[in-house]
Amino acid sequence: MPAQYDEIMNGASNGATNVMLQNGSTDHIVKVNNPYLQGQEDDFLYHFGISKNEAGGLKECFGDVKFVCTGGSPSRLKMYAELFHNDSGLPLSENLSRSDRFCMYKTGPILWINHGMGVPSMSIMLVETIKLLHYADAKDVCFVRIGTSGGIGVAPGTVIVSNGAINGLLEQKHIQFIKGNIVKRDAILDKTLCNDLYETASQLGIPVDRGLTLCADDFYEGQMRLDGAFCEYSSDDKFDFLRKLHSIGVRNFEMESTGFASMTHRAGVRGAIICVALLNRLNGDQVSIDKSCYHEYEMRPFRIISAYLRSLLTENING
Ligand SMILES: O=P(O)(O)O[C@H]1O[C@H](CO)[C@@H](O)[C@H]1O
Ligand SMILES: O=c1cc[nH]c(=O)[nH]1
Repeated sequence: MPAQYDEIMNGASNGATNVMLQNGSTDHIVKVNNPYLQGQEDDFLYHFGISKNEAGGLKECFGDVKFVCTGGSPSRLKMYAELFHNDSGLPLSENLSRSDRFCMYKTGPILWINHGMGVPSMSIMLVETIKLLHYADAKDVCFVRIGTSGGIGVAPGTVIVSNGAINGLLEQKHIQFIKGNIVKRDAILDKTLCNDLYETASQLGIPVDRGLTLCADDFYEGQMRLDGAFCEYSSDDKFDFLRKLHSIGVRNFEMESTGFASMTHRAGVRGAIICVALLNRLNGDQVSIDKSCYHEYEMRPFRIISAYLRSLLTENING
């Protein structure tokens, strides 16, 4: 058994990692819907370098997982895992991913995994994490994307709790191309989890707002920036579009939300997205904030999820 898995399992026996984050839900498995998986002896989760028949057993290593916290950057997610380890006192694993595509850290029942930029990258991570947790027999798992975004009509530094995710056609759907066809899937987030995270942010005094999130396929033209390599629309077109988005309740742009909302929904797990706005797109396009301000902003979604998770841990320990 590789040392890191051994360590996780030994960690699990110290009591702390056995704390359950039940979060009020019933005994829900992480669902897959693929009859071909049943006939497969083994399954190699290529982008993590982890096998279904892993020595040490996925159930022993990951069966206790209750939360998956995710965001794009590997170094940011590593930092979050380390900070949560300090905040909570839960043991911190080594990087459990054996591939350089994604990192994966475990603090008791919480996984910290990066997803890269955009839905295509994130969907690979989600598919393999969903299969991992399904094979591990994990129950009642929540997924939370904690990230950054471009705000629309909100002050920089505001954390937006998404109350829906829309694609570039302004539909609450994730669009896939399968078998030469367009397939649209409902993009559905968990209302209770979103409300809980909103309340936690308010209690912490972190500037917070709720709104729809537009999932763009790119950072520049898809978000109507005027500073890309290509721009075949006018400044007026940009502001008309941003004002239209604001009027229908959209408060930020990012690049993963519809895929995240539809895939977590299909897996039968609860999903929420909280992203800090790095800028107000009504005031500009360049993300040119200084390093310390960027750090302060990227810490806000983490402070919310950390406080929320610690409140659940305390509830479960005390009652
Ligand atoms: O939330 P994070 O990972 O920062 O991701 C956001 O930032 C990236 C673009 O800079 C996109 O992937 C967008 O969704
Ligand atoms: O403007 C922004 C900032 C972060 N992420 C985005 O996708 N857009």
